[in-house]
Amino acid sequence: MQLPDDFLVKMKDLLNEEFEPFITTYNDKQTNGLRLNTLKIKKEDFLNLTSFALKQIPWVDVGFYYNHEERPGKHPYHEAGLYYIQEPSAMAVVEVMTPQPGEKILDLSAAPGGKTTHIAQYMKQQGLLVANDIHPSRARILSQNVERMGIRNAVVTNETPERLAKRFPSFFDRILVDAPCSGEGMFRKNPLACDEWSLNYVEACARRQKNILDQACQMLKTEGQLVYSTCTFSPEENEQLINQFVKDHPNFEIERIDVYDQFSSGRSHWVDGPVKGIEHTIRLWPHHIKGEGHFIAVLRKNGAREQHKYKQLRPIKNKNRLKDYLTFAKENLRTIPKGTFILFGDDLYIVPSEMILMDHLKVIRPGWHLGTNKKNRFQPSHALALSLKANEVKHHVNFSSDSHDILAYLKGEAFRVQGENGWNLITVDGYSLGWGKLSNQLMKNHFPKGLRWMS
Ligand SMILES: C[S@@+](CC[C@H](N)C(=O)[O-])C[C@H]1O[C@@H](n2cnc3c(N)ncnc32)[C@H](O)[C@@H]1O
Repeated sequence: MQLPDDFLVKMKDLLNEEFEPFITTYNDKQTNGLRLNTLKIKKEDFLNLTSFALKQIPWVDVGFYYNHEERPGKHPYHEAGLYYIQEPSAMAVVEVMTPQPGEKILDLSAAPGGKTTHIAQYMKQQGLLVANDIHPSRARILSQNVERMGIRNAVVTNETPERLAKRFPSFFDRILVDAPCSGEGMFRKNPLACDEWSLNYVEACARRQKNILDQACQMLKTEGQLVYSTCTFSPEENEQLINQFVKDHPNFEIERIDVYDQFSSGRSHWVDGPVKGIEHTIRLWPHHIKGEGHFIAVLRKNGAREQHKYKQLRPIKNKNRLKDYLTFAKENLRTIPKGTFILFGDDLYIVPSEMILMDHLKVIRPGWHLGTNKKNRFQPSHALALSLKANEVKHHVNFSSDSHDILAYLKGEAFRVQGENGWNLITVDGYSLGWGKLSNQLMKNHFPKGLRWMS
């Protein structure tokens, strides 16, 4: 592959004798990974179920290398959200972060959602996860991935870091800035990134990253954790940026990270006047591990606790507005989901109880979407289907992943089947895929039109 000349000169100068092993990795194929979604399936259950030839990724218990030819992205299990396709090094970030159930966490530059969906697994549906992306179309894809993975406690926004910082001062326990970067670590995976790259682009990315971090740190509670990551090698976007950040914000310190012994230390000799702990940042190098290039820094905010008043959500008070939902839930679900209900137009959501007022923010998904109020009836959402297990509904129809029926369902076809009239959860090998509505043995297909398989 043709790498930019300036990039080669710079990397040779930085890496010296390490340059040869580094550059040789560009002759290898990119690495492919998938991460199991533990919100839906246990590792041992998936390994019993799947026919994919998987190999363990050493730094992620539920992460696996797969063979590209097997195309797991085109399998019904992918539609069922049993896994997320994610580059193996990218999986290290949330392993380092170790989010906890019940926390308030912000993923500030989150699309398409690799790390958001990984954070959600650690949170086990408890607490608040705000997943944001500045680009509208990318924020929509992020929202779809949150839905596919069956996440109940996420709010998806499409905002600038500045506007979020005004709304959420000192609010979050953890913030992830998986920064937009020059992407040098992904040249093997995405050769188009080479065309965009230049020395000036690296400088521009570093300026943007500084701005994002300056906003992010305002939203973090005292004692909170700020994780910064990139998929690029340039010191300007990594050690130098973090070094300057700590100099500018002396209430932040860099924490030591121990996840996997083949990860390398950040390079203190690539910065002027290294701050304490800069060597605790970590680098993932393609000549040391089976994965692409990545950088991770974990920072802790110190100092006195700040007090802020946040405007509270205004949940539905009038139970009459939940009437159709409750009728649906009693008829179709074994336990009725409860929580803080809000209506966005005719769409009913349960919002994580830790969330504050969302007015005047661009919100794509204000919580767990239950469904839509139609005239005197409630239509359950795809998000509800994908977050339910077969034993949580009264009626379900199961097909095996290699059956013709499952393909017909994913293509949007209606089908004949024996069963109970009304809403049925359609499952693949026991895992939810979407809704169907049965009437006189004909199952009307409610798999969303925009997600249907073409052929
Ligand atoms: C490296 S990608 C994030 C990948 C994502 N965290 C994941 O794991 O799937 C960086 C993201 O930053 C977003 N971005 C670009 N400019 C931004 C800005 N000024 N503030 C916040 N996010 C920005 C991009 O839209 C992009 O989706």
